Amino acid sequence: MTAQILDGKTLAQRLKGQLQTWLAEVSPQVGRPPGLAVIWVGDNPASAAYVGQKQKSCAQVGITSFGGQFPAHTSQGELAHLIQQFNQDERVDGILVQLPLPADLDSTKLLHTITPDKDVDGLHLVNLGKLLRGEPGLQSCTPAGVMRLLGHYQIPLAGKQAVVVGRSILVGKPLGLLLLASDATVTFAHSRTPDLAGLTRQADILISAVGRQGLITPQMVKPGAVVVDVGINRTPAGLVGDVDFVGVQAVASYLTPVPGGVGAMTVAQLLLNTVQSYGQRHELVMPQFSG
Ligand SMILES: NC(=O)C1=CN([C@@H]2O[C@H](COP(=O)(O)OP(=O)(O)OC[C@H]3O[C@@H](n4cnc5c(N)ncnc54)[C@H](OP(=O)(O)O)[C@@H]3O)[C@@H](O)[C@H]2O)C=CC1
Ligand SMILES: Nc1nc(=O)c2c([nH]1)NC[C@@H]1CN(c3ccc(C(=O)N[C@@H](CCC(=O)O)C(=O)O)cc3)C=[N+]21
Repeated sequence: MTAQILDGKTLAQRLKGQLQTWLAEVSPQVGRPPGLAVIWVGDNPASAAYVGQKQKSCAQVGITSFGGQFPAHTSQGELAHLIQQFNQDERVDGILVQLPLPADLDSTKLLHTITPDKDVDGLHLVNLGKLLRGEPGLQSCTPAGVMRLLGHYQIPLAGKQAVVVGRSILVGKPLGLLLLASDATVTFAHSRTPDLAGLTRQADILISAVGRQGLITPQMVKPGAVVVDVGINRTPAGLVGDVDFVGVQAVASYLTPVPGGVGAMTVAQLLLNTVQSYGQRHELVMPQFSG
């Protein structure tokens, strides 16, 4: 068996095309384009690729970028003040704080300074609570992007065994909740899980969101499973995921590549979340952006 590639790059490009077309029509009527503020503190390399992709994509679809890079020594108070300014700024529909922040900053406290209706990363308690309840709200871009990709390929989830490796508040936990909401039976695995391979071999849907190259080997994958690689690892040869791509491709039924899989969907979902927030602010009737 050779797994079919879940092509996040193409789907993301199509979504962006739909956003661009819609915004070209709507922005002149509203009198302004949507705005997205990204706050990047320090120079964490994990953030560099994302910030670059995001700015390029915003320009492409007609979303104005705000914010920028701030020195690592920026204080908690200065950042809170900046967020409050963006909260009040009529031109800004989305605010994203790049994680991780330098260790001396309290990231949870800062995230809660963002007004929930501009929280396009879905990390404010209000949006996390809505996710837990199954109510509509802004959802974390990577988990929402993964669900959109699986939905596009009509991958059945109800009644399936899903194993999510990784339990971060940004990716693993919300993705597990979304899979659960789609009626999968969800197990979370993490650094303290004994016999990871024994667990992952039971998964019909296997998600790896860890950040460790080569973590998921072919022996850990059930034949015919759907494998989603969220990991981003920088190597001399370029970006790679957590999954042994070539090996697992011979075992799985569907597989996401890195790059060109989940990362591309994350960026597209961020733009969608920003446009959703813009649409709600102006009470616009939103089309279904299906890609
Ligand atoms: N493609 C995309 O769009 C995105 C990609 N990423 C990438 O995804 C990866 C995960 O990101 P994020 O969730 O923020 O990372 P975190 O570092 O916050 O979380 C990593 C998780 O992996 C678990 N873990 C670590 N080592 C092992 C192991 N040996 N076996 C099983 N579980 C393990 C940790 O367990 P424990 O909780 O016990 O410590 C933790 O839950 C990173 O590579 C990141 O760069 C992130 C966001 C978006
Ligand atoms: N508050 C916050 N929210 C995040 O969602 C967040 C974050 N902080 N911190 C860093 C991680 C990492 N992340 C990526 C998203 C897209 C790509 C991406 O576009 N990847 C492309 C390739 C990029 C390239 O080639 O350089 C791809 O996989 O195809 C990468 C990484 C979001 N993160």
